Amino acid sequence: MNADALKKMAAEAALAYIQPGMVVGVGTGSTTNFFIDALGAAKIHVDGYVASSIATENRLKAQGLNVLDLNSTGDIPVYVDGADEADPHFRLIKGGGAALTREKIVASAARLFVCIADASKDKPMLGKFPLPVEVIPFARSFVARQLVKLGGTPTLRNGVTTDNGNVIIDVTGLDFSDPVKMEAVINLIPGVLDNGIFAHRRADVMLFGSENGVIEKKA
Ligand SMILES: O=C[C@H](O)[C@H](O)[C@H](O)COP(=O)(O)O
Repeated sequence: MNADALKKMAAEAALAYIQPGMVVGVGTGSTTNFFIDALGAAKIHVDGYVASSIATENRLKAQGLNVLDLNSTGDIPVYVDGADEADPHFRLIKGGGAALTREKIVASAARLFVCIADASKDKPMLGKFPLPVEVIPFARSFVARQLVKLGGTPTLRNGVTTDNGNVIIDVTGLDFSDPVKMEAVINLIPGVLDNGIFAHRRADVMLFGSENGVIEKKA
């Protein structure tokens, strides 16, 4: 099976977590797109959806699904989103699609975070995937120098502006032995809006699409 088939398998399995009357948070990316398409076909009578990006909002609307403002929903029962990497403790790297900040907000507002991915994202340790960091443009060079001091090699993601009007710096070479600490340390650099480590708010459920079917893991 190709990666898309595995992503679709994981995305469709997440429908089991969606009940009528819920508000559902929806992530961003190619795996989440399969989830949105499955939602459109399933026609579950939820109260509405909170989108983690403009792209997701547009795709939900194209499926005729009701998009709500996070400011009007309060906490939400469930959030479904993909990941670039997941470790055995359900900590994640996200932001390959530059949506990490809004994703972390919606994930943090959710009581349950269901992460959907193909099994290639299941890693013994985070850190092979370059870590996305969302940075206010004014602070780009300063933040890059601080990331070097932390042991990283920063690269500006060319031609990308986030939904919040910021830039993305991708960082390789960081020490991921303590992702909780690294998430906090990077976020203390002035000019950093957020980074793609999801360790303080990690996933609660992992659904991996694999050649042997969906592998479900619960924290
Ligand atoms: O910013 C993008 C998100 O964090 C995505 O959830 C992540 O990059 C995974 O994307 P995909 O499902 O396309 O592999």
